[in-house]
Amino acid sequence: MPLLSLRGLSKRFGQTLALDRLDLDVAAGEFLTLLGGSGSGKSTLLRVVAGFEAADAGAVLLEGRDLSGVPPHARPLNMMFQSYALFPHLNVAANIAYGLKRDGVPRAERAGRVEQALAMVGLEGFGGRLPHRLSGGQRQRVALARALVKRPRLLLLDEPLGALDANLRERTGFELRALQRETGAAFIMVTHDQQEALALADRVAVLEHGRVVQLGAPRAVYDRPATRFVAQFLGTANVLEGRAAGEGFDCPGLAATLRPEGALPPGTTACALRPERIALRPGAQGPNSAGGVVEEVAFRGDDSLLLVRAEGGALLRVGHAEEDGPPPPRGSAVRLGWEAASVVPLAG
Ligand SMILES: Nc1ncnc2c1ncn2[C@@H]1O[C@H](COP(=O)(O)OP(=O)(O)OP(=O)(O)O)[C@@H](O)[C@H]1O
Repeated sequence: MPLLSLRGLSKRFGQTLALDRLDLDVAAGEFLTLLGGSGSGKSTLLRVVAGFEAADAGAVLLEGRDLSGVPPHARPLNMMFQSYALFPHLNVAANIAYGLKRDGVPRAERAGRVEQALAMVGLEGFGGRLPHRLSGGQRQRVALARALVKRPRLLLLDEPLGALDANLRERTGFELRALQRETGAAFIMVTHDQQEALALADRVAVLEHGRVVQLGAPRAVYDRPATRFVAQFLGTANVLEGRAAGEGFDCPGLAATLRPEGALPPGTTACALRPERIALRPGAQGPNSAGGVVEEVAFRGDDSLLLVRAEGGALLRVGHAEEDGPPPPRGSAVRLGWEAASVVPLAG
């Protein structure tokens, strides 16, 4: 049985349908990231699971038990907010102990668990500090300790790394992952950062208009996006419009034929092709090759992004790795090629 099952969840705010008959299962001990554009329903999903919002329809089941009517503090889960929401007048230890105290955990046990939680997030000795005397990263850890001290089976994290700078963000992300493994709790984390979503998760759920449009292991979702939206949202793939023709896919914008590895689903109207899967191949002919002119070259550190105007008029993003030598200059005519396995038919 999954730890958490969401069944047909709907939530409306006036004219806005924030969740639209959403289904999702989360396994015990799993790290799931929720990714989606602004307003796709990510925060609402967490708030409904935590009990801060009631769904209009559908069910939230934790180990098969329906949580409707169970108040937030009585749910065996915890939520960590982006703002951290530490009590400014309470020191770190008191902030962490707050929930335990409310639950009637005896003082002596509280102290031990607070120490343990502080050690877990690497803040031994910080119990007596007030929140305003901590750095942003330290405050973030206190919030995490406070969320973990009740040993929830499920932790909901809404943009927990949002306030950190890039370096600290990466390090804290890895620490979060390690903590999740250590505690064995399932984590559901909302993030705007697609790299972070891919890097940390066992599975990624992509939300669009209040529904899960794709769910899977990070590599699977990245390599085989199901829809136009997922293809462009995760890693900005080229989405090529056209139509199925025999074994191939005619793409007027490229003036070329794409040929995927397997059979092309009938009625396919678009295929995705990742920039880093397209290579300069002088002399390439036939299906899975195209010609064009380089319009822009943008250096990105570990590679360059080329914008190539294909013969059919489409603008193609092409990744050019540093180890392949200097990129062709603006204005050069190029031939491009790619493997059949890199052509991904899209369902919508
Ligand atoms: N309390 C509310 N009252 C009215 N509308 C709301 C409320 N909460 C959310 N919404 C609307 O519901 C939709 C989903 O909001 P939600 O906050 O879940 O999206 P999100 O994916 O978390 O977005 P973001 O990434 O911008 O935080 C949005 O259109 C939002 O404006």
